[in-house]
Amino acid sequence: MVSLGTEAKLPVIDFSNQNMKPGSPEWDLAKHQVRQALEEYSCFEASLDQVLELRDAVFGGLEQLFDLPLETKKLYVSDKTFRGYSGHPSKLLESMMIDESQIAENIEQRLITTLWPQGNTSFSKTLVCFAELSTRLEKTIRRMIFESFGVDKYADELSDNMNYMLKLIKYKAPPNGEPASGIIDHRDQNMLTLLYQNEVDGLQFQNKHGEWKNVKPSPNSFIVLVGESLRAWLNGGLSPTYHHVLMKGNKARYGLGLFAGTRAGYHVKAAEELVNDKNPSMFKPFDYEDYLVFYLSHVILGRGGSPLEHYCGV
Ligand SMILES: O=C(O)CCC(=O)C(=O)O
Ligand SMILES: [Fe+2]
Repeated sequence: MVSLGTEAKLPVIDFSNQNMKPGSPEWDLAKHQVRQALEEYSCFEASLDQVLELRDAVFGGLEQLFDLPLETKKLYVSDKTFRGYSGHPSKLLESMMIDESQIAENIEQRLITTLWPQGNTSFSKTLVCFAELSTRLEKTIRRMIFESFGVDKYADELSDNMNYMLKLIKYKAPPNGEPASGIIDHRDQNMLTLLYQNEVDGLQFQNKHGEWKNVKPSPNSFIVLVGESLRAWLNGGLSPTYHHVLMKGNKARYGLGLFAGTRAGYHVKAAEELVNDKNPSMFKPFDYEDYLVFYLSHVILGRGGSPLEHYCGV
C-alpha cells in the first residue's frame, strides 16, 4: 500500500553563519536545536545559504550526466565505489568514495575514468565545491552531537577514521502517472547522511507514531539523517528512522547524498562514558565495511528488524 503521507515541518537549523565557532553562543544554540530535533524526528533540515550558488550547476550537471548514453560509461566497475542496495528500476545511481583530504583528486579521477569519459571540468569543479561544503557541514553537525552527549573528546579520532560516499541519484518520473516507489523503506546504516535534492519532493520519513511524513526541503537546505552506526556509537542515544522515496507527478527527481561512515579496519564501539549499569552496551564493536556485506544479504533475503542487532547485538 502506498501511503501518500502528510506534511511535517521538520525543524530548520541554520548553519550559514561562517563565524559560528565551537563555544560561541550561536554554536551552543544550534547544538541544542540539533539534539532536540534528532531526539524528536531522527532528522532535520540544515540550511546553508552557500549551497545556493552551486544549485543550478549541480542539477544541470546531474541531468547531463544521466543523459549520457550508457555505453559511454563503465558502470559499476568493481572498484568498491558502489555499495548498498542495487536500487529500484526507477532509480539511477552513480557513487564515489571521497577522502576528505583529497576531495578534488578523488572526484576528478572518478569523473574522468568512469563517469564521463570526455571529462567535464566545470561539473567536476562544481562537485568538488559541493563535497567540500557538505563534508564540512557533516563534521560540524557530528561535533555538535558529540558535544551534546559529552563525548567530544572522540570527535577528532572519529573524523580521522571517516569515509565519505557521495551518491548522485536520479529517480525517473513514474511511467503511468501513478505514485511509485523510488527507494523502499530503510534506515541508513552509516553515521550521518546529508541529502540535497532538486525541486521534486518525494522523501518521506516515519515519525515516532509510525506515520509517514513528507519532507519538503528549501532550495538552501540539506536533510540530515541519523544512521545505525551513530546509534551504536552513542549506545542508543539517538536512533535512525525509516524513510523512503515516493515518486509522484511527471518530473524526474535528482539528488545528492553524502554518506559518512567509518573506514575499513576501524571498530565502531560505544563511547565508554555512555555505557553504564543503567544503560549497558547494546552492540559488540564492529567494522562498518564488514557489516555492510551482512546488511546487504539481510536486505536481499527480505529479513526485517534491525540487521545491526542480528549482526552484533549484545
Ligand atoms: O533520495 C532521497 O531523498 C533518499 C535517498 C536515501 O534515503 C538513501 O539513498 O539512503
Ligand atoms: Fe536512506
